[in-house]
Amino acid sequence: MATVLDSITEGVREDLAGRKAAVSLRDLEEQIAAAPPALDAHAALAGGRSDPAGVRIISEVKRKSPSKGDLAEIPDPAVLARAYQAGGASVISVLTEARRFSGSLADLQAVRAAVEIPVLRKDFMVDPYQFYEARAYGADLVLLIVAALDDAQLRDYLALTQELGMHALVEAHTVEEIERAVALGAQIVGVNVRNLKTLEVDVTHYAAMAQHLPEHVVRIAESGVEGPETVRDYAAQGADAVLVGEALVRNGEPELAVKEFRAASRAQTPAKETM
Ligand SMILES: O=C(O)c1ccccc1NCC(=O)[C@H](O)[C@H](O)COP(=O)(O)O
Repeated sequence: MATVLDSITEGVREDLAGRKAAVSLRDLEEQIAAAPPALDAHAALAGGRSDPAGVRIISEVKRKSPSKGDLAEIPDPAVLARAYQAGGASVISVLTEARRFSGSLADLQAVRAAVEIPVLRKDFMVDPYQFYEARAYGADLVLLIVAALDDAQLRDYLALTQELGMHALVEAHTVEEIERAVALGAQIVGVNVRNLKTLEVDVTHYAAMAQHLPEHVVRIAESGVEGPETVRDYAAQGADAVLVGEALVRNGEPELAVKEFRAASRAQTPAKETM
């Protein structure tokens, strides 16, 4: 039976066909050649687990989602991104998928122009063309979802990401997916506590998976944050960074919310020193 993830990626492929017909790969390559180089997202995220200032926050621009429907209007993603940056976010995540999340490459471009920190293109990457798009529209980091890719694709897409000067956040949900990601050389590994096949969210899942993340990878806890306590709990389990969507876009004071999330994780510093 087709999963939610299968149906999302099917829509992504259909939409991609239209964009490929409208803009050639050569045009994207020209845009990339004229663009400033990507920022170092790995450096922005690494070391969060032992930083006395707290874990790194990846703050997301997310209008709607398959699990929750409409979340926030976000008429100008640049305004939201600037608030996130002012609050101390380390990376801005921009959902660019249109059908289920109401995102776009225009959102990515607007956010890139508005902030000085790295920007993640958060989408369902299933075709090399999307990597060129990501860089052409200003992404420094792209998402690779292990559950949506076979090993050959993961290997090729990791190489292409690097070739284009970007980093990859490689997202896993199970032990087997973590092992595949690490074996293929992922440097930044996210554990999404949302199962993208069923949409079930279980914040305790991060703790269960964290022990399978090797020391050398940058560890990201993704999804399910309801407030500072969740960030504190992820930090206590050794996350370098926490990716937050809904709790930030629904918060009327996103700058303050990012500050509070970081502050909450600082309470975990003594616990982390023993890890
Ligand atoms: O958010 C969803 O419902 C969703 C459904 C299917 C695939 C992906 C989905 N979300 C992408 C994400 O992983 C989240 O936007 C991100 O981790 C932030 O999650 P949250 O803080 O829970 O909004």
